[in-house]
Amino acid sequence: APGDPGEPLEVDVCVVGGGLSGLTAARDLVAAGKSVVVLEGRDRAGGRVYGMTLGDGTVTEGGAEFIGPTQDRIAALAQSLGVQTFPTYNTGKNVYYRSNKRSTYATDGLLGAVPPDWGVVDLELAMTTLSGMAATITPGRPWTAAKAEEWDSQTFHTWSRLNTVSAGARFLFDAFISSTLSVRSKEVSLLYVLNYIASAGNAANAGNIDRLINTAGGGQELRITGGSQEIPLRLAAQLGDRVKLNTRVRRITLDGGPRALVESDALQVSAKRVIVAMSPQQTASIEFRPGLPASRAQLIQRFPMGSVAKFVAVYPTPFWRADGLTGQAVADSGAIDATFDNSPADGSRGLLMGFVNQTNMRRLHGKSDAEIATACLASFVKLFGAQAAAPSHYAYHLWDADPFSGGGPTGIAAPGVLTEFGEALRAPHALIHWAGTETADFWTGYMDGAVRSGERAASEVVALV
Ligand SMILES: Cc1cc2nc3c(=O)[nH]c(=O)nc-3n(C[C@H](O)[C@H](O)[C@H](O)COP(=O)(O)OP(=O)(O)OC[C@H]3O[C@@H](n4cnc5c(N)ncnc54)[C@H](O)[C@@H]3O)c2cc1C
Repeated sequence: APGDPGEPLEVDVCVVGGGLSGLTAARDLVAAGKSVVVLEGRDRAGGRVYGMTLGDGTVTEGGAEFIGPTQDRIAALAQSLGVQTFPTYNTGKNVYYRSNKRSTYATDGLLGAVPPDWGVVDLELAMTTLSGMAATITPGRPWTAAKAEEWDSQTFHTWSRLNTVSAGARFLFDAFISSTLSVRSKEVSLLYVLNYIASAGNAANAGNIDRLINTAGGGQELRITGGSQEIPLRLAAQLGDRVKLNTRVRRITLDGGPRALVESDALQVSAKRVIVAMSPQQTASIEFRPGLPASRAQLIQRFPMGSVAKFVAVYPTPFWRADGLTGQAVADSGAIDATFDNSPADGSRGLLMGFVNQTNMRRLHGKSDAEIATACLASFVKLFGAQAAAPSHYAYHLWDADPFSGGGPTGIAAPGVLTEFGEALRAPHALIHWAGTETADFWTGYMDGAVRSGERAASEVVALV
């Protein structure tokens, strides 16, 4: 039968990866009348968009969660699927924990979401410089900037130390990188960060730092009713049996003829074009025959994922709200680096979410469930008080340990990578095209970027098949 070993399933386009980018590409191609199959290695669609189930049956985001202004493509997709949004809980003060001192601050002042640490003037001046540099970047093509070589020859850490003097500003710059990319600032190229800032917008609105980091007016402004996983799950349901789960792709063979052969654990597909829709790093899990062009083969050795986990605890009520707190915090110590209020829209239960970033994620890996819970709840207690000690349930997801993601939230580039290998991010290779949020022009690293990349990849192949 078609699909059996020896007799491949024949389609116009084979999409590899059933995350938002792959599902979006498939939707557009089906709409254009093409025959499509989506091969997904996991037992669920959605990839880095994942609904974790807590012990009481509550489903909450274990991966991507927030959307915000200028993220028009994810917003349009959500709307087309009948998925609603609601504002992230943002009433009251944020908690700031640094050098063993806990303080709270309002986010509606001049500094917005930036904590009023010593050194904020220093920070604001450097941020202005940074914004000016980011304004010279073409989103998604940072290697074309006039100063690309200079900026891609240093880490963000190097630049931030040269352009600030205070410990407070330096900590806040590191917290900016930690909370957006989940890496240390010494791991990432300045040029990469400038592109990330430039990409936090759309064709009509240039990207900026505030939109990246803010809750009100920024990328964390809205949540998805019922959880973000509703978007990929509904999209996959619309695509029906075109989406094959538990179908990890092992090899893609090009023989110089008009079709590619895609071999997976479950079936083989013969397609006129293939869209590989995942992070560059994840594409290295596939064998390409013959081998990829040198620049692409090198790129995928040089585009690692950040390290990240999310820990969520559930309480009878969102008790921090009664204390006048938003549930948002930034900390310089403890297992959890930052927090958000993850309660459902009606506030019927209190869910507190903690980001376990980079170094902390790696420290937790290999620990027992009890050790992980103890470490994360100790952070919650430090930030929000004793009531946080005894949730009725908790859940977490260690993305680094997830073989289909290898970390998160996105792929990053150290110095030298974007200027030497950046062109290979999107350049099609024979019958193979690349999607995934890392290839997006706007909102790279985000769900919106994933959708944009799927739309772009579909538009590349639609005329060719
Ligand atoms: C903890 C965390 C928090 C985040 N928070 C936010 C947020 O608040 N807002 C936001 O917009 N974004 C957020 N993101 C980022 C967002 O999740 C991603 O940008 C987006 O989901 C990426 O979609 P994608 O399709 O590009 O890749 P993925 O979702 O990674 O999809 C790739 C798919 O390919 C599959 N796959 C991999 N290898 C194979 C193989 N060999 N064969 C077959 N299938 C394979 C994977 O299982 C996966 O389903 C977060 C991510 C994480 C991890």
